[in-house]
Amino acid sequence: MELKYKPEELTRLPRSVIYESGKVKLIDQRLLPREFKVIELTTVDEVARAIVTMQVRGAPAIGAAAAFGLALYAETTKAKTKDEFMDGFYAAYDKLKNTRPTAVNLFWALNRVKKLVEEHREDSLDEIKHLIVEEAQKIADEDVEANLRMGHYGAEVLPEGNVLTHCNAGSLATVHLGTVGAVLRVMHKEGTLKLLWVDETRPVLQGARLSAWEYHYDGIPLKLISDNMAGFVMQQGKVDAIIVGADRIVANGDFANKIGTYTLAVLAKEHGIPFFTVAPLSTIDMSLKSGKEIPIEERSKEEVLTCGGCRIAPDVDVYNPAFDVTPHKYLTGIITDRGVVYPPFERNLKRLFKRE
Ligand SMILES: CSC[C@@H](O)[C@@H](O)C(=O)COP(=O)(O)O
Repeated sequence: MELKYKPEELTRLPRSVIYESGKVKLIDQRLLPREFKVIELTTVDEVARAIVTMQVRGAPAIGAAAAFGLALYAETTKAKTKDEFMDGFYAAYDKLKNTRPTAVNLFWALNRVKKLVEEHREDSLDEIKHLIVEEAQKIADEDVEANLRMGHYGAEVLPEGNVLTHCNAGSLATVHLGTVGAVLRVMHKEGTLKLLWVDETRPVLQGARLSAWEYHYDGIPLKLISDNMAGFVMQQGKVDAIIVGADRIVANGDFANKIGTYTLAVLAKEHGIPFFTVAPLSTIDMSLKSGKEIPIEERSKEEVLTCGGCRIAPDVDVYNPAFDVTPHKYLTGIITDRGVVYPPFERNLKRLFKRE
């Protein structure tokens, strides 16, 4: 695949998560669109809290932030012996792992660093620390490369016209560019994206607050709609394709993504609209057979009882699943950094992982 564009030709945004000499720096996604602020985290606790409170969110961004959390531990720990260091390392690993359960990139990134550390147990403490920082940086850099590839693959298969997206799988949700964000940006560059429909994505409004902000910032023509308008817009023939991100894709192609994705997928089928998910291999969990096995995070009732900081409902009971699972039968294809996977997903995903 020829990569026509470089990241800096596709977005004006900086990286969302970076690591610099003992500090994890990230764009605080809770403040957008009111304020663009880069915060600096200096402890593992702060990184874990930032993931839980969604100052950093989006599957690949969470993975990179967690890996950088381990780098932060490695560079700031006062442990003198290797045993002490390893105890602290496992404590940091556990703390970061117990933040959010659904996006598999978190576990993928943490386990990648942990495996490397365990393979190098006999090395000197300084060497192990260096390896951790280097690996975390590699995870972040590879995410940007994967997004760039997905952007080019996706733009080749999406029809020209109007595209609808849900939640934020843009640059903010990754290290840079986005998964869906990269596809949209390449399409925009090529002139094949006429209009982007952005679902506001209640309850946390990642569509309204983050997608609308970042795509508008990059000059992509868009219209914001509330979630309950999507079906009508499809019925009116104003949507040519739907692309969403993923938090975990399993072996049969079922996938978890932001709550509301399943509704869109069913509506897309009814209206004959192609429906794609876009995700790097780090989002694919081949250890789970079907979507029924994906742990779904439930978040606080406050997210539903309030909107933009204002209370909008009486203090009643609430059910707040942060994600839903879309069965693979609704998917047209999965755009990955190794190419586009079509049905039968079970066979073709297996083949994707066998390919070197
Ligand atoms: C490239 S991000 C893909 C997904 O992580 C995204 O669509 C999503 O569901 C994010 O959920 P969030 O709860 O905002 O972390």
